[in-house]
Amino acid sequence: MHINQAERDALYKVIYSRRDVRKDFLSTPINDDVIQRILAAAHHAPSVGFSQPWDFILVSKEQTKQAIKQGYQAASEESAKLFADDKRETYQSFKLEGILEAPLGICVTCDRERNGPVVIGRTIKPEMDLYSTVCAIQNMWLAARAENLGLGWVSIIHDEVLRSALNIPERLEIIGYLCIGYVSGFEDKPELEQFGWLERENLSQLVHHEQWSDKTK
Ligand SMILES: Cc1cc2c(cc1C)N(C[C@H](O)[C@H](O)[C@H](O)COP(=O)(O)O)c1[nH]c(=O)[nH]c(=O)c1N2
Repeated sequence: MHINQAERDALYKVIYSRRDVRKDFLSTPINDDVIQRILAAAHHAPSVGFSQPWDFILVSKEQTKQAIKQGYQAASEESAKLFADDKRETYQSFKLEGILEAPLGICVTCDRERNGPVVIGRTIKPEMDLYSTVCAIQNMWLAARAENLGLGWVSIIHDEVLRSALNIPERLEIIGYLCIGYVSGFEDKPELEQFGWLERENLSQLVHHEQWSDKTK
């Protein structure tokens, strides 16, 4: 199947306008068919040996979200202590989750034993199943953007909090908790870039030809 120019433009538009979204969520419900489309996009991600190690836990109950939010708050306070004094206040001013505001949460897990124990492509690097699950999340992130849904990844939560709130068995690895919903708008740039936390690296510094070379010199 040939991809024409308009389709190519649309793909790049989605890639460049995708944002990590934690604010400006609207309470507008997400129709089931839209949720199914973004989940199907995730499910069509590449996976090592076609192992498809992912599961998706959909969270919409207020009580469950509250438990997760409490876990976030505790973890965020713990994280704040790790920053140097001058950066701590800035860190604390950031809004790093949209757990309660987003109508839908999705926890993505990885079953490290699915289609195992010997999976093509995972024999030498066992972590490939984790990377496969991240590919699924990226597909969902892009599909969500194409549906004009904001998606934010919240990783400032201890696994035990999600395990207990969502009844996740010990054998599953927790890969990410995502907040999803329609939003009033998308920022042009990452917020951390806008706020001067970090700049986008210069791509040419990261591209090496034939061999890795230390470009920081
Ligand atoms: C694995 C992983 C985990 C997290 C993130 C991303 C990824 C890939 N990001 C979002 C991150 O800050 C964001 O992607 C970058 O700042 C770039 O911004 P855009 O995604 O381009 O808007 C993120 N953001 C946040 O506010 N709280 C969080 O806990 C996390 N965790």
